[in-house]
Amino acid sequence: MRAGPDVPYERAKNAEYLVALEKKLKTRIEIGIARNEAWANPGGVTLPFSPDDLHPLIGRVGLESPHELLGTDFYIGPRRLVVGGVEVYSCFAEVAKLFYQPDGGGFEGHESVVVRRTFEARHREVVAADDEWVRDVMESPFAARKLGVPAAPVHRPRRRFTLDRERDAPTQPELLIVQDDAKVATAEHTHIVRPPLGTRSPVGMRAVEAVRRRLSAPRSSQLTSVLATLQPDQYEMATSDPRQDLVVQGHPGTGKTIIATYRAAFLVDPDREGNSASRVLLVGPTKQYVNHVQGILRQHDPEGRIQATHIESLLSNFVASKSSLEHTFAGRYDDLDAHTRGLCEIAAHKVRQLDRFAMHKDVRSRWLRTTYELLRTNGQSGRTQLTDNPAEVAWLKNLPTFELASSQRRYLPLLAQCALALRAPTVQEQYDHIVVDEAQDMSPIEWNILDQMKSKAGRWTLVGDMNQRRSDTSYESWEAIAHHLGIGSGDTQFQATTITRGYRSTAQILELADKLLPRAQRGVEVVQRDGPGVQKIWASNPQKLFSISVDIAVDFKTRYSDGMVAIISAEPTALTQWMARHGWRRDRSVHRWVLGGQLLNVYGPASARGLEFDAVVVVEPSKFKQHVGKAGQLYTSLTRANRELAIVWQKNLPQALR
Ligand SMILES: Nc1ncnc2c1ncn2[C@@H]1O[C@H](COP(=O)(O)OP(=O)(O)OP(=O)(O)O)[C@@H](O)[C@H]1O
Repeated sequence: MRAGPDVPYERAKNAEYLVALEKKLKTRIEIGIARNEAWANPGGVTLPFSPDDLHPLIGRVGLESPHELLGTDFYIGPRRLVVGGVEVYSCFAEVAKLFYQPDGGGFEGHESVVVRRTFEARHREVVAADDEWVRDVMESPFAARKLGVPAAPVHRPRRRFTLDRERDAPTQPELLIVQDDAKVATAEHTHIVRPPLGTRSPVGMRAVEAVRRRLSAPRSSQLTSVLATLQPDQYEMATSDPRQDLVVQGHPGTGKTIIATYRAAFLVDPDREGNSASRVLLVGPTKQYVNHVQGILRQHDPEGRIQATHIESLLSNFVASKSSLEHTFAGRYDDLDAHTRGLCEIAAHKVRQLDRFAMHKDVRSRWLRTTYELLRTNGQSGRTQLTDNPAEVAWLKNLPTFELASSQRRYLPLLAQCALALRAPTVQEQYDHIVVDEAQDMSPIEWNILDQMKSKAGRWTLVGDMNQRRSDTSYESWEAIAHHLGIGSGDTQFQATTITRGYRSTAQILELADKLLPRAQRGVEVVQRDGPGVQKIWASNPQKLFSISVDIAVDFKTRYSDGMVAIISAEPTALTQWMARHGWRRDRSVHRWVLGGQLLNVYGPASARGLEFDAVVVVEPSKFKQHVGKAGQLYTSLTRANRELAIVWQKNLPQALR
């Protein structure tokens, strides 16, 4: 049911909930949570609390018969509250499984659920509701609420209910309250449209129509909440046992970032069962990614327990480098090799012996330089050399001077490793859980650094796609990463969870991108089957390559005027220089270009990682770098599009895309 007679009631209930939630959160935040701004601050952002970020109610569950604690119905929201005698449970509490998982996810009593109502919200206001009926009943369990009748007699509970009864007991379990707006007649509640039973969801999905509506809505620069339409498998992963590591492999647009961000939100949720984590680090690939996920984090972390950062910022922070680094991620495997940590430790030990003063900010950079120089000169060789392993000696010999190394992205992990060897994070500075998105791109030395930032009992959540690897210096398989980090080294065997449902891109886009993959790895279950075909346009000469690309992007922008359009090129600088010559101007960032009220985004393949747009133009695909014969960069770029994709080529169209 959409925008049905119950919507005014639900809207009022939501407004009431938001007022109470703001009050509750303000009190919590005033109590305050200690923030650690010391050495191990990863250069990330914790977000200030704003009432505008409060998440509205998510949904509602109706039961066949009244339950001792749950009554005949209850709401799901971002936080637990009792509003006007009505229970709102946290979306991360055990009981929320009755909403998110058809089989109740092991929560006893799911067989008494008759209806799940999913809210659609706009600007914190409930604008529509979809009811999914599990079973036909004579009267909607939601009807009684508005009529103000006393609850039906309480049955002996048939279900186990695991909340802390004293703390969580509803304040007025017996009386159902008449709301101000409850003027809607009884008849309206009994006329809820019920879709024919047995024709509801594709296998394993819930609220399918609401998902499709969300996916066809315009994209924005930040991910928006999908809590109301979160799918059973996504919910299960995000809320899986925090004492276990989680590794998720999925093709582009299969919801990995959604799982990563909601996992972080779940870990710090004060209403979930067990102790909530007090410090969670969420590491993504780029600055744009951090901005991309902030919309969701802001709604779930008013206390600022999640630090969101990207790997370059995290490493730069250890090195105390503010300058922008030359060259992109590159380098020999040795620069990023995990064994380097040992050499850094020996060099740092020697430096500490030379200078026994307690380390403070002023000497930090001097020590870093000395440690690096000691490394570069192999302990100044002679008797004091750090290693006599010929391969390592040769590698150390080729390292550039400290000045040169400090200006290149390639040596940033090595310098950060030196800094950590000088001063490791203290227990207070470490994290209870580290969530890494685009984990396929982390190099061994970066894993070492992250590992040092995790507390001893801390756990990992890693999400990524091995097919989107963009460098040979990262590990080739999840097994290799797990081996490095010691995941699954105890009693439990390591196993990555694979997800296969594609949300972001249409079938037309995914079918084309799929051709870049080895046969065995092809095949995604697609939610959006109704997209337009992919355009492939040949530019007859090099001068026309950029003009055609920009013209198509402008046409896309006219059609997706509320959304976002991007051009992705392996040579973004050449493209933006062309645009500048043709009147386009930069707008606030290197990626945003404007002309006559039109706004286009321009990205290289590396900076587009993790982002999404309504429509994308990919320019000259043959120029996207390959590694070990795989087209990871091109594959990632083609799959940034939500609805439409155009490929413009002049020199050569890769065989797989023909
Ligand atoms: N349950 C859902 N309901 C509605 N939209 C969803 C759902 N799950 C994912 N999406 C949407 O699908 C899109 C892709 O999700 P996400 O960015 O998490 O994918 P990803 O696997 O991280 O992609 P990539 O690897 O390409 O970066 C996003 O717009 C996200 O909001």
